[in-house]
Amino acid sequence: MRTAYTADQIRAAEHELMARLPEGTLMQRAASGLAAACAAMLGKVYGSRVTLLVGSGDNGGDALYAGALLARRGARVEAVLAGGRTHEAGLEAFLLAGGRTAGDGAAGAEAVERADLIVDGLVGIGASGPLREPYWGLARAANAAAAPTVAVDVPSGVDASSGRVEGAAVEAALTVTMGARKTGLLVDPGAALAGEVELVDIGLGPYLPDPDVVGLTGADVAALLPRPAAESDKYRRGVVGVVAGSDQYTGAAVLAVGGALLAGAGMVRYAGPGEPVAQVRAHWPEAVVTELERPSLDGVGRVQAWVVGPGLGTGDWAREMLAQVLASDVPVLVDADGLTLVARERDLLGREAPVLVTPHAGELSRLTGAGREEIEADRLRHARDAAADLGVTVLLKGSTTVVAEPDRPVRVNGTGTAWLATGGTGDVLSGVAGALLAQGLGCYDAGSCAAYLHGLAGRIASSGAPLHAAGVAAAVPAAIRELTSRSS
Ligand SMILES: NC(=O)C1=CN([C@@H]2O[C@H](COP(=O)(O)OP(=O)(O)OC[C@H]3O[C@@H](n4cnc5c(N)ncnc54)[C@H](OP(=O)(O)O)[C@@H]3O)[C@@H](O)[C@H]2O)[C@@H](O)CC1
Ligand SMILES: Nc1ncnc2c1ncn2[C@@H]1O[C@H](COP(=O)(O)OP(=O)(O)O)[C@@H](O)[C@H]1O
Ligand SMILES: [K+]
Repeated sequence: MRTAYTADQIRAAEHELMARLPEGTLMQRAASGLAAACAAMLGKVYGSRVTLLVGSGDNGGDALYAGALLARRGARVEAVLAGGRTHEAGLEAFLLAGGRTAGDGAAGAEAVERADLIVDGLVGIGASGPLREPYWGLARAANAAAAPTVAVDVPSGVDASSGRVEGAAVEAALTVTMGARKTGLLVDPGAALAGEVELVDIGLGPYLPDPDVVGLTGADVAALLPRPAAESDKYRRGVVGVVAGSDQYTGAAVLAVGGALLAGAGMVRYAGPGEPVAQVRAHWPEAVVTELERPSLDGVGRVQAWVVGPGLGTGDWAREMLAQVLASDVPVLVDADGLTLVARERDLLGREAPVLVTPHAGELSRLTGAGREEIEADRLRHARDAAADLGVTVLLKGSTTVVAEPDRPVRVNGTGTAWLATGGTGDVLSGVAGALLAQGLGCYDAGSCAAYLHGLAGRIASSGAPLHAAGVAAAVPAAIRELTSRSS
């Protein structure tokens, strides 16, 4: 399990640890980890040009001490002092080791341009608000330079506690983060700007509280995934019911059923009108299909979980099907058109059995009234608030998928690829998560494991080229195989 923390949590832990150690110990640990990471990235340290962007706080102090270590190994290190003040002891050590300073104007920009490696020590967990000048300009100069940037603790301009970016931010090839991962390194847009993340152990572990967010690893998902046992049969493995698709949108039904079948459901029951029924039968002979003359679940058979909503439409038929599904006593996943209906009629969610909703930012906006862009900029907060308000588990889709449930750390997933941003992949996700619910996982585990598997399947289906939604469903078994073979 990857854990991450807010700036306040880190600061509190640092205080406790610092009180037990001689002054400066933590920064020395941080700087030596940072210098080692820079050296590894440079390959040959001697004679290389390193430019430090140094802000007024301890983030700049880390950069200066690391710069001193690199200078002692023969690097030509220049520091652009961007703050109104500079970490005094760090600067002294840096100058003593042979480092030089460059002004923050044109000379600083030139130092950035000629560097082999740039170290971003402008701001870390002490930042507030958008970067101010001259930091803003230096961040942009670093992004325009040919050399890669190593960010100290977090890329400057990324909010350490949320991943939010207001204005300019450093685009790092590597972020060397001190003591523990910061939440903003796991959540987009921050995650996308952090590059690789390397954690330097400064001894903070025993002082850290429960994490703010967590990310499942492949081994975690492999351990959570249900597997058939010798005594299994199709009913005991879990039956998923899918209520999706309409005469107008038949593909959603095919994709959701496919996701459910290929994620290991014992059986999939599909119920819908004539057109999607014909399509589901043609694509998935293994599904048990009921053609409906009227919106009713009578005679469809028992299931252990329902998936409702993709391509369902928002008219009377759809509303009646949704109401009947939600009136059942098993877990229900509500997606797409189902969410539009719930946004109109919140009372539909009032039920005892668990509910997992899987909106993208636009659908969450309909549910909560918050703006779509505002949600995308701060997805953690909006997913958390929605989970608390609605009393359900919220899986918010997008470049980072986040799963929020009241009173638990948010789970974040970054296994996906931007190639997944194509029509129908969300329908596949709903089927995958439905299969995991039917196999007995709770909404929190089902949602986060489904997001992981779906992202990995997307990568397998894509391998750097366009994918289509049916290909993502087809790659789900390969994703499961990859996980389980890695962990056995
Ligand atoms: N403590 C320790 O032992 C350890 C600490 N560690 C390291 O310390 C880092 C935290 O250091 P920190 O607390 O000094 O804050 P930090 O992020 O450097 O800068 C804050 C200053 O920046 C400024 N500023 C703020 N916002 C701004 C903006 N938008 N645009 C422009 N300027 C802005 C503002 O200064 P002002 O402008 O008011 O002069 C503010 O005071 C942490 O991330 C880690 O790297 C590790 O080495 C582990 C051991
Ligand atoms: N930029 C991106 N990077 C990674 N995954 C993405 C990105 N954009 C979308 N996705 C994923 O693709 C899927 C899209 O789902 P959704 O928006 O419901 O599409 P549809 O309704 O067409 O099925 C989600 O799983 C989402 O997390
Ligand atoms: K930084």
